[in-house]
Amino acid sequence: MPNLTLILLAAGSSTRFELDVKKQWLRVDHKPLWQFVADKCEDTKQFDKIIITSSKEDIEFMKNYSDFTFVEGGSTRGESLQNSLCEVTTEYVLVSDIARSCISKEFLEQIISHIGDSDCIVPYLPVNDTIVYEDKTIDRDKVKRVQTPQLSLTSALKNALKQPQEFTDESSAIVANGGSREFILGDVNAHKLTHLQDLKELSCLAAPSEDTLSGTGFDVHAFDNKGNMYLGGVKIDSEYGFKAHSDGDVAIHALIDALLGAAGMGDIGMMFPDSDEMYKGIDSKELLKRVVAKIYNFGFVIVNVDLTIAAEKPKIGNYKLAMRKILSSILNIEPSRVNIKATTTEKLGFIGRGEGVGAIANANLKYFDWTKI
Ligand SMILES: Nc1ccn([C@@H]2O[C@H](COP(=O)(O)O)[C@@H](O)[C@H]2O)c(=O)n1
Ligand SMILES: C[C@@]1(CO)OP(=O)(O)OP(=O)(O)OC[C@H]1O
Repeated sequence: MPNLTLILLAAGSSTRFELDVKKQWLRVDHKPLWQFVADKCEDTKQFDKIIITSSKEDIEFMKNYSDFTFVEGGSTRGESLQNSLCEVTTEYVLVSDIARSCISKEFLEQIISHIGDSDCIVPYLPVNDTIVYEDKTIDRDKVKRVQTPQLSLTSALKNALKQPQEFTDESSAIVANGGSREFILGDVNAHKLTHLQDLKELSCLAAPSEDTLSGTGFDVHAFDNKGNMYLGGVKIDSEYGFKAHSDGDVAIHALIDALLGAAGMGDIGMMFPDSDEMYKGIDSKELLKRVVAKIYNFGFVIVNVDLTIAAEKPKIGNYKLAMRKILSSILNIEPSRVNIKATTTEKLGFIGRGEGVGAIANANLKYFDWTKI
């Protein structure tokens, strides 16, 4: 096996992808796209190490899926690459973009077979269209559409990236720094997923699983004889509030845990520690908005939620419709998909003694189905 590390760049913010979901979180059956690509590369057994470069927020979630080496990316592709190269100790490094999701094992092996032939091995595709550059038609036989993965001598690439200018691929940096480059014929399946319509070019991707993912949340808060009471995102007419770090909306907290549970994203305290001054007195609707944004970014859609509030007081019957409206608006689903229930505990336990309120929630998610765009 060659002395080789793979870097998969996945720190992009998908700005050109025009959807709530980040493209690296589109599902292929059950797998996020980044894991589908990384697992395929791992199966070639060609790499001493596989490094995935992503945003800090994504990495925390990615670690739930696999134990690849994750490196926090930078604000540009070049910065992300430099951050990753700090973890590379092998003589050679293969750099690819997660967005080139249909690269085949054979293509990877073909590139690797040229290891050592030059400072950088660069796949390219010829051009079949007429090329006009600054209003002048140029010789298209001299034009190359450069692809990744590119195989570099690690030392040559590290030195090349010390140059001040930004490069869009490794070989351009290496050649600008006096290094050598060998072009080899590329592969149409190395097409890069940039815009929505590119999905049609990526025939290797299976549709997302149609499974429903379910989660449950539970929370309790004691009454506090000061402050306002909020439940289900609605201000309740009451002479007391809840003992809490935030506004104490126990119903929303249970709902957040149900959503995070369904998505496999941990729990509310992991996202919003009650030791963090940033969340002191915070409106729990704001916490819910942040969770919903993550849910959609990570490739889920919300099917429905069901909430039960257990309380001797206050009676919430008159607030249910308002709760349903505000929560459905934040969740971005129809009000009919948000069910609110209430119950007493027949004077039993702490709830029955009027010491506080409990809430339990269920949430159902599905994967965003990109095949139906
Ligand atoms: N044994 C526990 C209990 C709680 N946590 C974390 O704290 C967060 C807040 O818990 P509350 O009981 O105040 O709702 C919770 O979301 C957990 O993240 C814990 O780690 N261990
Ligand atoms: C909501 C958060 C915000 O810090 O704090 P609390 O308002 O105390 O609510 P709790 O459910 O006890 O803990 C979850 C925390 O995330």
